[in-house]
Amino acid sequence: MLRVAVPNKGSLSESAAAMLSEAGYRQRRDNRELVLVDAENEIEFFYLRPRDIAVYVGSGTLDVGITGRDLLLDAAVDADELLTLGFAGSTFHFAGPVGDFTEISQLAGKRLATSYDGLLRNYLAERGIEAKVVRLDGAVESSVRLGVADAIADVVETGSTMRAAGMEIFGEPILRSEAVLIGRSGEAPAGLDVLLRRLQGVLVARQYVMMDYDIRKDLVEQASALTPGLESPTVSPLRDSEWVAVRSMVPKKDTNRVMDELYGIGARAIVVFSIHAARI
Ligand SMILES: Nc1ncnc2c1ncn2[C@@H]1O[C@H](COP(=O)(O)OP(=O)(O)OP(=O)(O)O)[C@@H](O)[C@H]1O
Ligand SMILES: O=P(O)(O)OC[C@H]1O[C@H](OP(=O)(O)OP(=O)(O)O)[C@H](O)[C@@H]1O
Ligand SMILES: [Mg+2]
Repeated sequence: MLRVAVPNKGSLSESAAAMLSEAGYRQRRDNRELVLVDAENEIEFFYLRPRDIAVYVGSGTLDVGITGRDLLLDAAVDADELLTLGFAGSTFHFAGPVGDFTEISQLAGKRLATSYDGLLRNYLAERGIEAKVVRLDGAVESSVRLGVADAIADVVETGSTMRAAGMEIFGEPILRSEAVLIGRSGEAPAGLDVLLRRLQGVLVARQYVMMDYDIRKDLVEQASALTPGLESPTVSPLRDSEWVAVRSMVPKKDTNRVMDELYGIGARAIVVFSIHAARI
């Protein structure tokens, strides 16, 4: 049975469980459940702290897990990203009190608070910056005001927590993170291929729509350039032999632009459907 680690709390947990449900797996109903066996799909889910998931997967105790890229790198374990999952996007940034810092060279000799000390130490070492790292569990934005640090390195999504604390980001982003499926490189436990295909199917269903339209035969090449699909659009004959029907997958974010452009070159009866599930 494939053994999968799933975040039990925090920003990753709800979206991770939703994605697994959408992929056809049973998920726990009660937040206190620690383990759930989905016998029909030969898979077992272990609900763990997101920070610990890299440790379990890195040690080989569990086969794969869902966590954040930042947490994986912070743990510095023997595990790799197998698939990016498209949620819990965030950026890891340096920040300081408004007006105090403009570039990272100014951090030399300073006290830096963070929850990601492994990640931060590596970043500083690679750039030859010597600073004191203060490891905190959370609410890192308050550390400067409370006097335990001069600057921080923390997760920023909308930036509102940072602003509320009177801090501003400076320097290049340290890391762009999102939720990832992790596993041990070179190992392919039984059932992993199915899990990967199912999760990829969810990503496709979320990121694409199905578009149908009718177009004059002589314009098919021009229209296909706008809707190339994943492999190639389906072109079907219509009763009126001058016209054809075209069906193609289109990135969801481009839907309205593509419809406008198709209409502009003469396509009609343009209809868009959502995709419920897919295997690519
Ligand atoms: N506001 C946020 N927006 C998006 N992703 C976030 C946010 N906060 C944390 N993350 C991401 O979630 C993961 C951290 O998981 P963790 O469980 O520590 O989240 P958390 O929401 O901070 O939980 P906790 O309530 O325990 O602090 C990291 O990958 C991080 O990049
Ligand atoms: O840019 P924003 O949209 O404001 O989000 C970023 C904040 O969200 C997370 O905090 P969380 O609520 O998890 O609290 P924590 O600091 O105690 O982990 C993160 O650590 C930042 O503080
Ligand atoms: Mg947090």
